[in-house]
Amino acid sequence: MINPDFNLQEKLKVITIDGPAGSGKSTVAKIVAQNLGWIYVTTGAIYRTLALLFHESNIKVTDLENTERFISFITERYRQESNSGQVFIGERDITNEIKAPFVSELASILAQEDFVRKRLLPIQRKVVLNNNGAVVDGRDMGTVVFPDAPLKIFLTASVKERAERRLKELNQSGQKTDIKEILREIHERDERDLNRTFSPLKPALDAISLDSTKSSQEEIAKKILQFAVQKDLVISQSEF
Ligand SMILES: Nc1ncnc2c1ncn2[C@@H]1O[C@H](COP(=O)(O)OP(=O)(O)O)[C@@H](O)[C@H]1O
Ligand SMILES: Nc1ccn([C@H]2C[C@H](O)[C@@H](COP(=O)(O)OP(=O)(O)O)O2)c(=O)n1
Repeated sequence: MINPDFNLQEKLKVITIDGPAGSGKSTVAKIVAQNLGWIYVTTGAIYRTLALLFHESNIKVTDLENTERFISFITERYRQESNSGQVFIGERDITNEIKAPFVSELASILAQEDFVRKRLLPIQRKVVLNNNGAVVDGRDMGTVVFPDAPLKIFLTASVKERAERRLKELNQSGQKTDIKEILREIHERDERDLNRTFSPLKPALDAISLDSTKSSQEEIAKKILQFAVQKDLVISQSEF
C-alpha cells in the first residue's frame, strides 16, 4: 500500500482530476489526498446539490431566476467533509440523496448553463484555496477552475467498464436498475458533458491522461503520487 512521508514545498498545492462519469475520479482523488494529508473535494457534489434544490422545489430547470436564490443558499450553507466525503447543506446530510440517478441527470443539464458555471466557480475555488493542499475532481478543474494547477490528470475508462461499476455501486446501495438503463444514462451524460458550449469536458493541454479500465484504483493513485513527486509538488521519503 502507498504510504510515503511527504514534505510539502511552496507551490500551488492542487492536483486536478477530470474525466467522465464512473472513470474513478473521486475514488482515486480520495486515496491520493489521504496519502498527501491534503483535502479532497469533489465538485460534482456542488452541481448535484443545486439539482437537488431544483428538484425539491418543483421548479423547472429552465426557470433560471431561481438559480440565484439557490446558489446564495449553497454559498452560505454548503459543506463537504474531506475525510468522510459527506455532503451537508446546513445541518442536513445529503450525501446519499445527491447520488440518485435523476440528480446526476439534472446536474448535467444545469451544468450546461454558463450562468450556473460562473456562479459556482468562486465556491469551488474558495473551498480549495482556504486549505493547505487539495485534490479536486470534476469536469473542468484543469481547464477552467484551476488552470495553474501543477499536476492535472484526465482519467478515462471504457463506457462498458464505467457502466458496470455504476451498476455494482447502485446494487450495493439497494437501488434497482439494469445495465441497459445505466448505459443509456452514461451515454446521455457523456454527450452533454463533452459537447456543451461552456467548459466542456476535455483534457487540459498540459494534462496527463490515464485509463483506469484495466487498472485498480490503488494502481492509478500510485501513478498520480509518482507524478506529484516528478513535478516537485511533494518529496517522497520512501519508495512507492
Ligand atoms: N480503477 C477502478 N477499478 C474498479 N472500480 C473502480 C475503479 N475506480 C473506481 N471504481 C469504482 O467505480 C465506481 C465509480 O467510481 P467514482 O470514483 O465514483 O467515479 P467518478 O467520480 O469518476 O464518477 C465506484 O463504485 C468505485 O468504487
Ligand atoms: N466540475 C464539474 C463537476 C460536475 N459537473 C456536472 C457534470 C456531471 O454530469 C454532473 C455530476 O458530476 P459528478 O462528478 O458528480 O458525476 P460522476 O460522479 O462523475 O458521475 O455535474 C460539471 O459540469 N463540472
